[in-house]
Amino acid sequence: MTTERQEDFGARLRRAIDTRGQLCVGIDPHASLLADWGLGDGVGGLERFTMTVVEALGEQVAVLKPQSAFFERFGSRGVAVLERAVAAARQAGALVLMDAKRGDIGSTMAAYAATYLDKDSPLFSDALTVSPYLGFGSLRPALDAARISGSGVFVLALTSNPEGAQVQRATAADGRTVAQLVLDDIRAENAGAAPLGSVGAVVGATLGEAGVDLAVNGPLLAPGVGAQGATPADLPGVFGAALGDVLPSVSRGVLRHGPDAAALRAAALRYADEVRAAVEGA
Ligand SMILES: O=C(O)c1cc(=O)[nH]c(=O)n1[C@@H]1O[C@H](COP(=O)(O)O)[C@@H](O)[C@H]1O
Repeated sequence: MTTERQEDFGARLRRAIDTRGQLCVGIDPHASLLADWGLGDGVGGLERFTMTVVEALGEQVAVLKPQSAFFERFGSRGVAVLERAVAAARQAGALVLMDAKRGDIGSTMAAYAATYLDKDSPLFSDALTVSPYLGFGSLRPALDAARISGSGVFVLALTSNPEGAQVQRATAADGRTVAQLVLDDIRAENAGAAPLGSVGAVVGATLGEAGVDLAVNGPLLAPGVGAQGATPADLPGVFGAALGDVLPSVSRGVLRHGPDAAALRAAALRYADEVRAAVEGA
């Protein structure tokens, strides 16, 4: 085991985007996708599905984002598949963003941080999605752990689902929206970081127009492309000047092309090309 601290997540992500393109593919083994792939709805099917995606895309895309719930649903054996997927994806050179959307009071948050952001944990990932809706300060243990291990944290700001606006567009006591408060806290965490901070924001590609200041000096994860209806061509309208820091994320839009590895790679390549065209044309 090496004791050397890895380079900061923001720097590693910037390099991955420069060499592999601006795309994250989500690994969401829905029961319906397992069936479509001709696999059983059990741990064997889960493992086959997951490893097919990792082997097809681990050397191609910048980031792979496993959604933890689809693994937890199978109990400890599903989590064991998740552990193997994280290791295999990192081995292939992809950055792993664990999508678990953790958020709890600070002392419990420390346990989540130890699970995903401590380099000696079996589920250690390059970054983790977290929810700030117990207060941004409750995330401190995760922010500190990420800083120590050189990993990243993506904080939900404006989510892709229509229900999110009820909370995230609400106006706080000082007149800012709740989402803007979160984004401002993220900016403060990333102050002085170069080439890119390691604290990201999650901002849905489905929003049409963000209506907030997205200059947080960190990556902007943009889920909602594909199955939720957004396209790469929508990205300039949502992200404007922050477009270069956006990491569009597609799960079902790519996964539905499996189980053929070449078809999965071609689908991811098409999305990456469309994203590049949208960014360069903006
Ligand atoms: O944090 C996320 O990844 C996320 C945030 C958000 O605002 N919306 C959103 O859809 N996601 C996740 O992104 C993935 C979207 O999947 P597809 O709709 O199949 O591309 C799912 O795993 C969601 O849980």
